[in-house]
Amino acid sequence: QNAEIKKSSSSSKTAVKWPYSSWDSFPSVFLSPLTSMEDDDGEVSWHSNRSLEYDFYRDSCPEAERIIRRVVHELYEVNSSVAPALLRLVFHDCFIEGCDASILLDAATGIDSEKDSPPNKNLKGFDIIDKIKSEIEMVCPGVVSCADIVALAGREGVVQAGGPFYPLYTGRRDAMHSFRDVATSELPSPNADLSETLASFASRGFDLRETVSLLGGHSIGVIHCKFFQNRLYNFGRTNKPDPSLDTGFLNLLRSRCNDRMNMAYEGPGVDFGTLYYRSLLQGKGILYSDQQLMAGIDTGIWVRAYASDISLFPRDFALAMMKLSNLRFLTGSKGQVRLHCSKVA
Ligand code: HEM
Ligand SMILES: [Ca+2]
Repeated sequence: QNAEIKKSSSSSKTAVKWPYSSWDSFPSVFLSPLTSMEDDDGEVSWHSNRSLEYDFYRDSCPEAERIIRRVVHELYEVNSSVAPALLRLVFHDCFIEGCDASILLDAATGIDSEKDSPPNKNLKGFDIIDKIKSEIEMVCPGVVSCADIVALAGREGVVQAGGPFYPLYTGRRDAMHSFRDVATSELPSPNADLSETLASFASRGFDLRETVSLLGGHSIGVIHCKFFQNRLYNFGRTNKPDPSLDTGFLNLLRSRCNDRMNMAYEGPGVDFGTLYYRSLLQGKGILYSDQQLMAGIDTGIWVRAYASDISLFPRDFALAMMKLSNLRFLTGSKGQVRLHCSKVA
């Protein structure tokens, strides 16, 4: 049994409203104990069979979660781009060998850094994690893992940007390795078609609905032109633009990119999510892989649902983010707690 949240069973029985603003208001129905994966081969057991806990640092570092919330809040007030940066970090960490801060390690002897993998080239937010870590180290040295900081800071970023709060257990430990080649081959591509994207998420245990909701992460942040340049003039060697692009939007993207400006997603706000799905309905998805959600009947149904029902997306997104943040993790005596997030201790 993987560490996942039973979504359909719990959500159908309770009429819940989202967003919750904190742990206190979160219904206990979602807090069934997490059971982490058993070692099935008894060999490469980088995950342990111990699970995460509610408020793991309650005795060892009771200030930890408050510090994370404060730092993210303070930085967000100065520059709202911290929110998308932190959210994307969670995705890129947890998707590759679990939520183990493998994404944070710098290249070193014996470390093939994931930062050097092409899909991670534009990743941001490492400085934010370092800042949080150093503030926490001043209060309780050597206690709080970088993996927990990534997951919790990502959550705070979502909340700051107007997205839903979701509760997270803690106690993840940090990997001693980084997985550059795995990241290169297994992070999804912006040029992937729908079946490839669905297969990629299915390989991590996400069903179609969860995949559509996770892509709502693209409600915030910036996207560089190079990731959709091929859609503008010569799509699939046709010498024509991507036919799934709305014409007016195509012209907008062309002019922005000619002026060497990048495309911003909708930006933060009360409508976290809704506008992203509405733009897909209008053929205004920026990435090919985003727009592909409209290429399937089933995925299109969820896009429509999220575009029209403003309370459905926050709920589904919160549950999918909980699942992403618990995808796999190291606990117990596996891994370590790093002193600096970019180096093995
Ligand atoms: C098919 C899956 C996905 C693909 C192909 C993909 C690809 C990309 C690409 C190419 C960018 C632009 C990076 C840049 O220009 O610097 C981006 C940005 C971003 N992605 Fe994704 N992504 C995927 C799924 C997700 C998921 C599941 C999340 C989170 C739940 C996410 C969160 C973000 C965020 C927040 C940004 C903006 C980052 C920033 O502005 O700092 N992405 N993604
Ligand atoms: Ca990882």
